[in-house]
Amino acid sequence: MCEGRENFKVAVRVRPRLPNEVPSGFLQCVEADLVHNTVVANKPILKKASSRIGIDDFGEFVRPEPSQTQSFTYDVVLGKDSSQQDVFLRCASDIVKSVINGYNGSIIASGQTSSGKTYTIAGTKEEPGIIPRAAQIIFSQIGSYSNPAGQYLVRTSYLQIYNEKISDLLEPSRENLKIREDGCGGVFVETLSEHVVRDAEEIMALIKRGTRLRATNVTRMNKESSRSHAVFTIIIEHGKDDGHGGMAVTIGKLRLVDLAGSERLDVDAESKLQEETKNINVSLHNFTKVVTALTTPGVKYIPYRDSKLTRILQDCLGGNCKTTMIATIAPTSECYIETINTLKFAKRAKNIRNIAQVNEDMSEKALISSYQSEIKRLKLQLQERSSGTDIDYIKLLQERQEEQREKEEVKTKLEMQQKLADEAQAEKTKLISRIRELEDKSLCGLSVPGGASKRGASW
Ligand SMILES: Nc1ncnc2c1ncn2[C@@H]1O[C@H](COP(=O)(O)OP(=O)(O)OP(=O)(O)O)[C@@H](O)[C@H]1O
Repeated sequence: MCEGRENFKVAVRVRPRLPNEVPSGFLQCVEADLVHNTVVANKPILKKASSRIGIDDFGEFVRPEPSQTQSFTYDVVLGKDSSQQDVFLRCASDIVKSVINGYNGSIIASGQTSSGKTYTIAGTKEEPGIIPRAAQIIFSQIGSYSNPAGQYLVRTSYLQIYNEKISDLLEPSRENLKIREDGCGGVFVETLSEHVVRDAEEIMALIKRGTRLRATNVTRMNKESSRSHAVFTIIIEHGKDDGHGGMAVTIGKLRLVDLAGSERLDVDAESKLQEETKNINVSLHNFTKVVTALTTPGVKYIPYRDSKLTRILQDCLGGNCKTTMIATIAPTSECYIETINTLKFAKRAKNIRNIAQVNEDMSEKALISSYQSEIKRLKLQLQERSSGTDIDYIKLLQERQEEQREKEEVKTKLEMQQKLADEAQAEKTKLISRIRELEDKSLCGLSVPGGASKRGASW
């Protein structure tokens, strides 16, 4: 069992300015110090008085006084030049390896809209994120299903929580799914589909399929903003010979979570977008409440049940799981208020303590065990069938031989009869021709020795 700080880590990733942000003249209001894992936030000061901080105000900011900077330290800090591979190695790789060994693990990306959560968790085709890298590592480590170290079975599911309703991103007809208690202190999503996968490509195909269904919308900040929380789960079952003719099974569960982004309500936006934003903010508020309760000394009641998101992520937050929360931030002055909120939230989350233990003795819950019993049953059936086929075959062979023998006997008999018939026919033909010959001779008036001819006698 691993206890304490090391099971809940907090990373902050500061994304680079996007092409549309660079020419605007927005000052970069955060600096990432990768050596000391520190982020420094500089409060933007408007040179001229202005009613709002926004895109129209670019170029109006000046550098803040030192008193207006705040510094935050985390377990990991990643900056604008950090590659997707750096992020994977520093935030995810150890967790993925632990999951292969039977632990629960989770990587949760949270932060303001357009700060880089989806980029971090899923990435792009050119710059793959944590999910495709995790898939590669998993399958390269477990090698094949009949690895000498035992057998592995990998299954996945993909859900979204949109407007406080859970839907299955891999079975679109399954909507408004319910969360149920599993009787062991955990929860599960009823009728959520699970898909067995055999390689990283199959995982990517499922991700592609599910992500197409994920709710997105065009917002002020992001032309493809995720409007739902998405949870992609990879379950790794590992079965080994237990030395007593059975199978010892561990089950590791990896949850990769891309939260919807927090944002200020845009009162000019259409009502659907406003409704989505309100729901996102309520659900993120509940997420914050759980983190606050977990990190406030003396608080016993943790309000997991206040939202579907926190109920589903209960294990990851203060439970049996190795978690890394990656708080993503946008670097520009326009986002300063949200950035400070994210940095403070991430600092608080650093105090969460998880206890992680290997999920052993899981053979009853494991699909691999039921597959094993099914394979055993089918093999037995096949054996019975095979021995049944041998008996039938011998019998069939004997019957065939008998039939063949009878056929040959009949054939010989028929040939004999035919021969006799032919001989009789030949004899008959011979007799007929002899009679005709004799009759012809009679008609020609052949004198009968010692008397008158018959014809002559009649004249
Ligand atoms: N580290 C990065 N390097 C390069 N581009 C990035 C980085 N992070 C994010 N981006 C780009 O920034 C834009 C917004 O990122 P992304 O969609 O991941 O944000 P998000 O936090 O998931 O937003 P939302 O909450 O609205 O869904 C995208 O165009 C993405 O490609």
